[in-house]
Amino acid sequence: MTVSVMEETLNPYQIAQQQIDAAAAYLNLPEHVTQILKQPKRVLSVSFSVRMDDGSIRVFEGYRAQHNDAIGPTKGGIRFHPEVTLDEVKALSMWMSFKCGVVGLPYGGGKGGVICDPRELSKGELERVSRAFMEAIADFVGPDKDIPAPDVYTTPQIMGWMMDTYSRLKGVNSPGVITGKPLIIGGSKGRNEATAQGCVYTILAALKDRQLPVQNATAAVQGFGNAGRIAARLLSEAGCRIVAVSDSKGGIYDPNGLDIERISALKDHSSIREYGESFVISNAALLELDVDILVPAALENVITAVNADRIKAKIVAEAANGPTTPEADRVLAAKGITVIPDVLANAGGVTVSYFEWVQNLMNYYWSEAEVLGKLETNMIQSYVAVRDLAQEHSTDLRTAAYMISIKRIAAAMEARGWI
Ligand SMILES: NC(=O)C1=CN([C@@H]2O[C@H](COP(=O)(O)OP(=O)(O)OC[C@H]3O[C@@H](n4cnc5c(N)ncnc54)[C@H](OP(=O)(O)O)[C@@H]3O)[C@@H](O)[C@H]2O)C=CC1
Ligand SMILES: O=C(O)CCC(=O)C(=O)O
Repeated sequence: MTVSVMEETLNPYQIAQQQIDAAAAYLNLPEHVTQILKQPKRVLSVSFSVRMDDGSIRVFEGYRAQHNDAIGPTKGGIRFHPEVTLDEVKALSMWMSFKCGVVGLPYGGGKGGVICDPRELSKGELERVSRAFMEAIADFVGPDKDIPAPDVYTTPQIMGWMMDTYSRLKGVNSPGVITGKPLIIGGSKGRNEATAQGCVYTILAALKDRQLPVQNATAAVQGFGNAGRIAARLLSEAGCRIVAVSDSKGGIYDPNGLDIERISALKDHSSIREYGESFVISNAALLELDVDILVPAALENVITAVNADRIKAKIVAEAANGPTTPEADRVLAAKGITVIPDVLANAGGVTVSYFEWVQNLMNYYWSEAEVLGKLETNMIQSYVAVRDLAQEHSTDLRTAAYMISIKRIAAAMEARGWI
């Protein structure tokens, strides 16, 4: 298939709008409904100052976008990354709405970001940035309003600092304001693994649908953080052969299979590339490996019109948000590649965040088995609903997932009298 590279946009906000149009075309919706969905309802842009360890003052910029709150409060992570942009945060908030919709959570979508590189901050500086950002957005978020969570380069510890800042400002302990917290202050068992675990549930279901055996199925995983590292471990435990993994500095590849436990230990103490010079591979080459399963688990726009034709995986499971552009989606579909879209594949994270929030509101906590049992049921039911709708309309899984969510959000907007 020939695709004009010149025409392809890599702006995530425009991409999210294109995806809405693609699904809306099947739904016969009034124009004003898509118009509402194609932009966030509210966006907050903040700047705040932080004293650095050397005594200087640095000014940071951050955003929080709330896409749609017809179904319930908005929900979604906070990203700390040097390349955060307002359009990226807006797109991520839109994807959160469709994610919550497809797995049936009583939330709309939200997302936040701070332009910073936490890898260059000391622990003290990171804490001051985290607390200052929460202070700047405190009136915009809340347990019944907008509930943040972790995303790229944010951690349970950061969620803990943010929850503490919010609670101090409001004068009441408010664990429900944020999820992904450390267990001791109201985190949920299973939240740390939830994104990867949910993704693996959908991969196992897709392998079954494609009549591919799990044992020895080959997998390449891009990104070795919360989503990628745990997905590699869980896939390996399920019997798959992980042949390649990577982080921001590059990857390693062994067609005979990698020792994920050893790589994890290397990552904690030095670098995954210490696995061996001869195994080193670039992030770009990892994506093009001839594997059964490819898991992009890092950032957006890694599968584009430029490389889509060279993707050889049978299943692409989007643990990351927005790794595949619409042009690339068309190429992958034409090649018969199953793309499990981000809004479904990585919805395990927000699903267990929802469980965490419910536990916080009840002040009653569940066992890990209970959390994972509910997660598996929800992920599989959602996967089946998306797959069946895609088959019914002869479309791809992303469009079907959006159709399910858009219908739910439109019904909520109608029930509230907004449309
Ligand atoms: N955490 C969650 O609950 C959820 C996360 N997601 C999505 O999953 C993706 C990853 O998030 P998460 O795992 O939480 O983030 P983490 O911060 O835990 O990990 C990010 C990983 O991506 C790597 N990375 C960064 N830049 C690049 C790059 N250019 N090429 C290759 N790898 C890179 C990082 O490398 P290094 O280690 O070298 O820094 C790190 O290993 C994001 O798209 C996020 O939105 C989706 C749903 C929920
Ligand atoms: O856990 C959450 O609330 C949201 C996680 C997230 O940011 C995402 O799913 O992209």
